[in-house]
Amino acid sequence: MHATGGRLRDIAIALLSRPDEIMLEVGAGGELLVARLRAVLAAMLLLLPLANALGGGSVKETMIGLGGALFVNVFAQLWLALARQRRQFRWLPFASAAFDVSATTLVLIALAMNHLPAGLNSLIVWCGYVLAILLTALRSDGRITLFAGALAIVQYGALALVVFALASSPEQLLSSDYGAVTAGSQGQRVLLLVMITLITAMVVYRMQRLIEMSGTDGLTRLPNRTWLLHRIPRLFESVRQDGDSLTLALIDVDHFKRINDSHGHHAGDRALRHVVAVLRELSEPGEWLARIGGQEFVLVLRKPIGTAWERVDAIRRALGERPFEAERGADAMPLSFSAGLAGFPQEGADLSRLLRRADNRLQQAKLQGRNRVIARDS
Ligand SMILES: Nc1nc2c(ncn2[C@@H]2O[C@H](COP(=O)(O)OP(=O)(O)OP(=O)(O)O)[C@@H](O)[C@H]2O)c(=O)[nH]1
Repeated sequence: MHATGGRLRDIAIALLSRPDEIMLEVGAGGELLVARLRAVLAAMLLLLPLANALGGGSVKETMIGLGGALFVNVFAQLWLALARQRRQFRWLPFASAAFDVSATTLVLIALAMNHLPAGLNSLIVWCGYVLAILLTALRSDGRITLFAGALAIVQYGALALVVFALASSPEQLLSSDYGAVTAGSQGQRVLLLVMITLITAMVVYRMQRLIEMSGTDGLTRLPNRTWLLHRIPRLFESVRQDGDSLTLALIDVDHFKRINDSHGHHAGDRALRHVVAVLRELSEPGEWLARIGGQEFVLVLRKPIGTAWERVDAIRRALGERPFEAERGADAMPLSFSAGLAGFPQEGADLSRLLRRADNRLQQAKLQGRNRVIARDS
């Protein structure tokens, strides 16, 4: 019971927190997808007043329908244009989700003004809330789902209270087309909105965990290459804006195959974890460490290449002083790594160029006898 409470609290915290960079990137793609879908659906709405006119509907109804459809189309194009500016506006997913929910409420209000029971019992229009909440799952941000759900519940609850207050007699809440509006059925609808919000929030939570897993290396729990690929462009941008320098160190454990060959793969795995523990312990806050291949790691330091060389070389020496015990009782074996460094922006303006430069220097370090850090071409 206690464990379940703790788990639920963790889920709530995860859903209410600002997602990390990768999740925000994925969410921005979802926002664009929702905006495109909204634009298509809005264009289809224009057909409804046409169908109404062809079906013999009144001119007034057709004009109201046309006005509503044009209004929705203008906003749908606006949200689409903003969503194309990927992550320029932090408020965009909240604003567009609020629009989707409020557009549903506005249509229900328009229906209620014409015929009170229609405002609360139109199932088709009420489903607009369900769609608005479900679509927030594509934004991969629990805060947006909870916000949209809460907004739908508040707006629909307020509309129901106003309709009940306006009905001077129970007969006014009876309709041959829409059935009877009762407090019980309205309570059920609010409860359904709560349930749909919670289910959508759980979908977002699971998606976030899957995205997180896809960016994490299973053996060392370090971020992996995918994570680095997604995160580093923003770091480059901020370094460029601040006029700073950054150094990428490509680190490769020396003679790693020998550990596997002489002590087995399992000992090799533990050796990797040992190296990572040392790297983690000695890296400073703000430095990024990722595992990008078998025994290859990237350390990103927000420092010029000279200072970065001193730091990486100090880590290399520290690793040499902490030998690894391959088997219980066996002699501890020294581990070492070689590293090649490359500086941003001088030596490469993107990750692949920096990695190529750092890899050339890493190969030089290997050729020169390993257990060394190289920051310049010889
Ligand atoms: N145990 C274990 N071994 C791995 C893992 N990933 C890669 N390897 C092994 O690491 C070894 C790397 O060998 P090589 O590329 O020849 O490199 P090396 O022996 O470190 O030699 P140098 O890099 O030249 O110093 C291979 O035997 C891979 O099978 C892993 O996750 N666990």
